[in-house]
Amino acid sequence: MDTDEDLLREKDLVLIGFMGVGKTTIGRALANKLQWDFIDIDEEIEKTYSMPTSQIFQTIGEDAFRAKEKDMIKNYTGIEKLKIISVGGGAFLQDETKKLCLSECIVIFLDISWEVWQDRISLLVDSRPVLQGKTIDEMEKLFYDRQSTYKDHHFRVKTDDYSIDETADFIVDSILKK
Ligand SMILES: Nc1ncnc2c1ncn2[C@@H]1O[C@H](COP(=O)(O)OP(=O)(O)OP(=O)(O)O)[C@@H](O)[C@H]1O
Ligand SMILES: O=C(O)C1=C[C@@H](O)[C@@H](O)[C@H](O)C1
Ligand SMILES: [Mg+2]
Repeated sequence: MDTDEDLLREKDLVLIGFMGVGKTTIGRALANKLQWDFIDIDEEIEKTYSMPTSQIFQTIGEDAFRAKEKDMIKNYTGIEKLKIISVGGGAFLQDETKKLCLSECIVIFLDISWEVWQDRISLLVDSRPVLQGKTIDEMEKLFYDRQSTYKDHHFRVKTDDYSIDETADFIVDSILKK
């Protein structure tokens, strides 16, 4: 098990990337390996409103969700204990959030190809409001349009050929210890 002393990088880690790339699942695995705290911003917002994201979008709307997302990220990056923060797939659409994370944290872009992502659609569509009602072509357009949102980061990790555990191990060994 890695102790904090073994790790050369001592800032919160922020995971970014398209919805379904694995920010939540890989983030949780990473936090377990490091024995760091794990915060999933979508889950924190869901707890605040006591409803799933799709319902939040329906009842208070996307703008209010985005405002809460921005505040939540600002609050969590201010806390001292080292942690992994998984942000929502749209969090970096907000410039203020992007700048804050890039200056205060280590930002890791989890990068998945469209080809591999397509196989996960059935896992995602019910719980991701921005996918609901979209055709496959519209999802593909959103996927490629969103790539520019993730272009500012400290490290990019390609996930296509790796399991959740392998990706988490790679981040510990190749990024945190370098
Ligand atoms: N190799 C893999 N790496 C990561 N996730 C994988 C992998 N293979 C399958 N999955 C599955 O893909 C899904 C990834 O979803 P997850 O909720 O972690 O994505 P996310 O990036 O947090 O999405 P969102 O931005 O919507 O919160 C999970 O159901 C996970 O089990
Ligand atoms: O990419 C997006 O816009 C989103 C991704 C999810 O993580 C959630 O934050 C929400 O479903 C919106
Ligand atoms: Mg997530």
